[in-house]
Amino acid sequence: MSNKSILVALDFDDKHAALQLVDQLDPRMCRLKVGKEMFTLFGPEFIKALHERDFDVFLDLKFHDIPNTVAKAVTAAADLGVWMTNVHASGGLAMMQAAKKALVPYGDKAPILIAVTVLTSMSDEDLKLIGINVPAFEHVQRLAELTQLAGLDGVVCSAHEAKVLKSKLGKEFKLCTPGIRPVGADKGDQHRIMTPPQAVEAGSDYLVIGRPITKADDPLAALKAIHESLS
Ligand SMILES: O=C(O)c1cc(=O)[nH]c(=O)n1[C@@H]1O[C@H](COP(=O)(O)O)[C@@H](O)[C@H]1O
Repeated sequence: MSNKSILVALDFDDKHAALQLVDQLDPRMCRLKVGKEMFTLFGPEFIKALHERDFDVFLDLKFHDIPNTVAKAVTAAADLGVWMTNVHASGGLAMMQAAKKALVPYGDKAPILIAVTVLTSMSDEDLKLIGINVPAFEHVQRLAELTQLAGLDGVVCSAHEAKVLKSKLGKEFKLCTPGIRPVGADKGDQHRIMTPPQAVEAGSDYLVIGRPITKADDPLAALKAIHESLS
């Protein structure tokens, strides 16, 4: 696993607090994930501020719309020069294919494109309420297979699903896993967690880690400790 496989989730409502944290981190030791809250508040300018500091950015906006709209949104993300972006696999095969096709003109400058399967906050009961009568684990596999069929680079899933997905879909298909907690870290609202070494052992390619780093007294030390646990 490369040094930059840890994706630090920036979930802040204050740009200055976020940049203060970012300035304590090292772009050779992690990448940054910007989601809906920060992008809605601070927009492309915030992404530029992170790029100016040499960080690769995962723009986590989880697009889910008609194929034409998602293709245009993904094009806009590519124009921002982000390293990775994502869509919801539930948007369907045609939507994912349109998103992938939109990135063809960018060649090797295109962002990595992955799809969210089932959010780690969704239970089997929640799925039933939206008409999905199979266990979450089965639905994740179905959506991951569809994502691969559409030609995307990988999926967001729980580390608990990584082992099966890796063996079914191959080592080139990237698995990006939130819900990661170093030993002793506060679980917060995450339920199904794994430690960084467990997640890597299960087959995760990218570990999304937020509060255990962003809320640490010394964020760089927390990041380094995670790297050490993986070496
Ligand atoms: O897409 C995500 O990043 C995501 C998907 C998911 O199923 N579960 C999940 O927790 N996340 C995100 O992963 C990050 C986890 O942050 P911490 O719980 O603070 O480590 C947050 O930014 C979540 O929004």
